[in-house]
Order: sequence, then C-alpha cells, then structure tokens
Amino acid sequence: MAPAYEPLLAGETSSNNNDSNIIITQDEVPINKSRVTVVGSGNWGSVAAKLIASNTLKLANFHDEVRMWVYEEVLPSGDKLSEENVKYLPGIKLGNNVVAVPDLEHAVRDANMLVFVTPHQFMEGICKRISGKIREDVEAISLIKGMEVKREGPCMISSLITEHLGVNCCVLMGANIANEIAVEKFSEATVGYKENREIAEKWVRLFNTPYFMVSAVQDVAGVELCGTLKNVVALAAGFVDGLEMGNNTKAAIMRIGLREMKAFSKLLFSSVKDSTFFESCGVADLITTCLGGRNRKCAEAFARNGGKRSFDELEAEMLQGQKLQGVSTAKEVYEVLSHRGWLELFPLFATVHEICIGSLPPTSIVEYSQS
Ligand SMILES: NC(=O)C1=CN([C@@H]2O[C@H](COP(=O)(O)OP(=O)(O)OC[C@H]3O[C@@H](n4cnc5c(N)ncnc54)[C@H](O)[C@@H]3O)[C@@H](O)[C@H]2O)C=CC1
Ligand SMILES: O=C(CO)COP(=O)(O)O
Repeated sequence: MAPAYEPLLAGETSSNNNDSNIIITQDEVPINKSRVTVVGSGNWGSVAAKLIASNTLKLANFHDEVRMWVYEEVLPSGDKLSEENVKYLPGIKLGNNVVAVPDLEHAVRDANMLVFVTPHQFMEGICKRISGKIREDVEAISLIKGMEVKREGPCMISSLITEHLGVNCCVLMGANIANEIAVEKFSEATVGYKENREIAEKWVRLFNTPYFMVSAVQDVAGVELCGTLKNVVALAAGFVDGLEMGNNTKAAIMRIGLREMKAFSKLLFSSVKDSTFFESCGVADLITTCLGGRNRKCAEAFARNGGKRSFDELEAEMLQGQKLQGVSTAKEVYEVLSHRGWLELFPLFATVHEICIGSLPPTSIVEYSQS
C-alpha cells in the first residue's frame, strides 16, 4: 500500500467520496485518505481552515471535509461559521467543506491530521481535554506563536502537544498576517520538522496554494522560536511608533531584536540553524509583524497613553476578542532570563517586559535596549 503522502500522479483528482477511507489511484494502488481537523477558529485559525479546505477539495489523498473546532463563545445563535466567521474573519467565505464543530472531542476524534491554531494560553487545557481521545495515527502541526514556562524550564507549544498527546508535531510559521492571506495576497510560510521529511511534505501540500507558498526546513525549534519571539520585538517596535521616534530607530530595534531572537534560540536549543532566521518564519515575519501586526498596534497605543492604560484594556478595546501573544510571551521569556541569569544578555527582551508591567516607562525602549 502506498503511503498517504505519496506525491499525486498527473491527472489524479479527488474522488469526492467522503464515506470511504480508501481511494484507488490510476495505478490501482489503494491509498489512505487523511482527515483534517483545525483546532481553533480565531482570525488565523479561520484563514488556515480556508487554505486547507481549498486544497482538500483538489488533493486525492485528503477527505474533502475539514472540521473546525469552534469555541462556544463565538457561536452567534443561528450563524453558520463554516460559511463565514462573523466574529473573527467577517466577509470571507471559508468554503462549503468547512464544518464548524462546537464539541472539541467530536471535532478531533476521526481526524488523523490535527492543525492546532489557538492563542497559546489555551493549549494546555485543550491538550488535557483531548488526551486519549484521538486516533493513534495522528500527525499534528502547530501554527501557534507562543511558549509556556514550566518549573523545569521553557516548553514550546509543539513539545506541549507531543508530551500531552504522544504525537509527532511539526510547526508552520511565517510572515502571515491573516487578514491579508484571507483576501489571497501573496505570502510565504515555513514548515519546521524534526526528522520525517515526508510528513513535512504532506503538510506543505495541505497548505500550499499559488498565493501561499510553503517550504520546509528541518529545524522545528528554530522555526517555532522565530514565530514566538518576534512578538516581543513587535511590542518594542510599537513603543517606538507610539513615541514617534522614526524609521531609523524602529529599524535599529528590529535589528537588535533579531540578534536577541537568534542568541536566545541558540542558547535554548543548540540545534537551531542560522539559516532558519532567513526563512519566512524569521526575518520576514519579524518585518511584517513590526509593520502591521496586532502586537505592534496595541504597543503603539500603550506608548501613546504613556503606559497609563493596561494591555488587557487595550486588547479588549482594539482587538475585540482577538488575543495578543507578545505581552505574555515577554513575561515568559523574562522568567527564563531571570531563572538562568541571562537578563543582561537580552536587554531588549527584558526591557519590553518591564515596560509592559509598568516598571519602566515606554521611553526606556531605546535607553535600555542597546546596552
Ligand atoms: N492572526 C494572525 O494574523 C496570526 C496569528 N498567528 C498565531 O495563531 C494563533 C491563533 O491566533 P488567531 O487565530 O489569530 O486567534 P485570535 O487572536 O483571533 O483569538 C481568538 C480565538 O481564541 C478563542 N478563545 C477565546 N477564549 C478561549 C478559551 N477560553 N479557550 C479556547 N479558545 C478561546 C476564540 O474562540 C477564537 O477562536 C496565535 O498563536 C497567533 O500568534 C499566527 C500567524 C498570523
Ligand atoms: O504572527 C503574525 C504575522 O505573521 C501576526 O502577528 P500579530 O499577532 O502581532 O498580529
């Protein structure tokens, strides 16, 4: 039997048969069809479902239907989120083959490809709820930019998924502001994988479209740390914008931030590759987030208000249910830095957290970050 990730043969099309797990290729070789569930239905989660659903219709080795777990608070009575996520992605059709499922266990139980894309703070609870309730052959991918800090040390979200669910977990990160991809503007993304290149290629095929170009690198930690840490630098860039310090200052902050991202990643995982920082997940994501992301936007407002309005207040007012990842990531990074005695090595990361909690004024971003 050919593996499910066997490249498609020319002329091969979807069988459109949702009732069977087996299809027959032109060579009469039966292959397993994969079932995909997206866990999360926020701004990026909805766009990810749209990308995937456009491909499962075209690719023969995937079932057409894509289930999307919808946390109950987003279900306005009577609205079908499978057509449009009126709260987190209004005005965009996700595809008729996206099925919104409010029950988490029901959403994941038949899938052998799980795509995790929720704000990072909810992932541990989600993993606990589905542990032991998923198929044994599940492959997972995390699109989540963030980390947890445990007593033992930092824990990336892909590791959290692997530890709780006992499954292999790739990551997909990149310069991917969701609202731009939703209207099919061109962008790139990076899949990070540990060992199994064929699984990574299967994920690439599931996400890749003419306007969303995906490539894979063997550096799961590097890719995930890039996506996670750039949110801290984006806050610094937002402070600079709020203080109207200009483009040169912002570029300087981005350069110092990139240097800290690389140094921190390599101190945590010696396997992290320099080349990863030149992929979409690295410098490109840093640039787009510092120019147009939500973390930048809220940090700009925070600085304009002289730090007098909290991030929680600004998030609720400006993002209407969407979640900032940078403020909690800055805290998590700070905990690692203090615990390991690295605070002096990472002045920008440390200063961002101290500004967020009100220990330093926003103007400190340039005074302290350079030392
Ligand atoms: N939005 C974007 O442009 C991009 C986001 N990302 C990353 O993707 C991840 C998810 O982001 P988004 O989809 O944008 O989410 P979002 O920022 O739109 O957050 C809202 C989501 O959180 C859910 N939620 C709220 N309370 C919850 C709870 N108690 N338990 C479980 N879920 C709850 C909501 O139902 C909704 O699905 C984040 O790590 C983010 O950094 C990555 C690339 C782009
Ligand atoms: O990760 C992102 C773009 O790649 C989005 O960043 P924000 O969460 O700051 O909007």
